[in-house]
Amino acid sequence: MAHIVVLGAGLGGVPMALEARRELGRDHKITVVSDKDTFHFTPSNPWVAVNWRKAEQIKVDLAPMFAKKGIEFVHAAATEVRPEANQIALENGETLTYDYLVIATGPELAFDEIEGLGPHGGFTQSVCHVDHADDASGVWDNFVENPAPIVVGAVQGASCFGPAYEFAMILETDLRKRKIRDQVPMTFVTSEPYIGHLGLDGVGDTKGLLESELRNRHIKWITSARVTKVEDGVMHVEEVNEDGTVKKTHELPFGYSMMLPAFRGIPAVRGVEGLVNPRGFVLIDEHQRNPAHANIFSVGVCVAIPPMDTYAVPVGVPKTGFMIESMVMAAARNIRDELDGKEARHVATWNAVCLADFGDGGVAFVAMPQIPPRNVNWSAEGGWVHLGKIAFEKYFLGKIRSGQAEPFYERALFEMMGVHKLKPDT
Ligand SMILES: Cc1cc2nc3c(=O)[nH]c(=O)nc-3n(C[C@H](O)[C@H](O)[C@H](O)COP(=O)(O)OP(=O)(O)OC[C@H]3O[C@@H](n4cnc5c(N)ncnc54)[C@H](O)[C@@H]3O)c2cc1C
Repeated sequence: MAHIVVLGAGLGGVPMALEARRELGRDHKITVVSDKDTFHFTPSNPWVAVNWRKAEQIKVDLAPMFAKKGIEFVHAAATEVRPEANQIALENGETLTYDYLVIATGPELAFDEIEGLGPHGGFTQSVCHVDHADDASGVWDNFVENPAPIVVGAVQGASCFGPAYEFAMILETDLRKRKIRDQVPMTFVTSEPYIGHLGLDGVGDTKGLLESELRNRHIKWITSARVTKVEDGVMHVEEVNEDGTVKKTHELPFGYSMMLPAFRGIPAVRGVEGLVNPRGFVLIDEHQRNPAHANIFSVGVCVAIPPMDTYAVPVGVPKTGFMIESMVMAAARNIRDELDGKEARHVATWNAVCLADFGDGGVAFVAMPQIPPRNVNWSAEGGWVHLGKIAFEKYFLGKIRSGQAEPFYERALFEMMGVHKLKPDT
């Protein structure tokens, strides 16, 4: 009996454990290790930050759900991954030994790379974690009593731009509903070379759609922006030319700010020889497997993907939910094949399929493959996107609560769309 350990219980780790259980049956032991005892649906964090959701509504208790599926759950942070010994050291002093390890820890948020950035000791809010969003909701309650300028966006090296746009539009919608929008100048600050780039060199006409959305909502923007420091109520920004010289400096006053940070790998894997790149992202081959340690797989935001291009201000590539689902499917099937004595052959299709909610509308896009030129390069907007995102939230949380791996109709749809490029079993 092999022991498969999944490290992390987010959008990658939980489906990974459930999918592995389905692929492997009850013949093998599966353990999930997470520093949190709940799953939370990250895409809903912006709604929590404006009190459209309570944090508890988007959380799922992991231990009882995993118990029903015969999956062991260890609630402890990993402090060190030791590939040579096939072991993980835990914060509680224990050590876990694995035959296969799937790293699904998401990112560490690199707020400390910019002075004054972030919610702990800094001056900006965060929606990256449900606990941050929960804290931000109290700050928002105070802010709407004392309206002032808002600065929202994503800093240099960030890779997750969709949520920055979503949050800007959601704040704007909330202010309009409260009839205080006229008292709040808003600026969108982003490291992207142009609005709608999204780390993907745009998808369909995201440039046009998002520029028009920002213009319609009277949100000014600064692109190719490098945040140099944040002080209490002032953001210092350099607008950078293509050749790297500074075009203009800005001192932006704010009463409320949320800036997406750059990501890096978590400390438990950073610096482990052969396992990670210099920023601590896990190196993988086309089968989601680490080239140096063949029994380690990785899925989700913690995997290393090179940036699309070199820009004067660094811009990363996003790793979105559909892409993560496809990584999970490939990893689960490859582990099963290896346990059956076959070669790993399943490959994730790195497509971006996204619903970006704007509170009362939104933009949807499909990029297949993620890196251009593409076979499908489509974007559209409308009120249906907001409703679609609410429906998806309910569907996904229901799936996790009942411990369901990907149901047959979702799998059939994804295979039809080419989201899972799964080779037939031989
Ligand atoms: C605000 C926001 C909104 C987003 N919205 C969308 C969207 O609408 N659509 C979309 O497709 N994508 C979206 N994304 C992108 C992506 O889908 C999410 O970031 C997703 O949560 C990534 O899943 P993950 O499993 O890789 O990481 P996470 O969800 O971050 O999960 C990582 C897990 O590892 C655990 N962990 C971390 N360190 C340790 C440790 N040392 N020991 C044990 N456990 C550990 C964490 O507690 C967590 O359980 C969004 C991202 C953000 C930040």
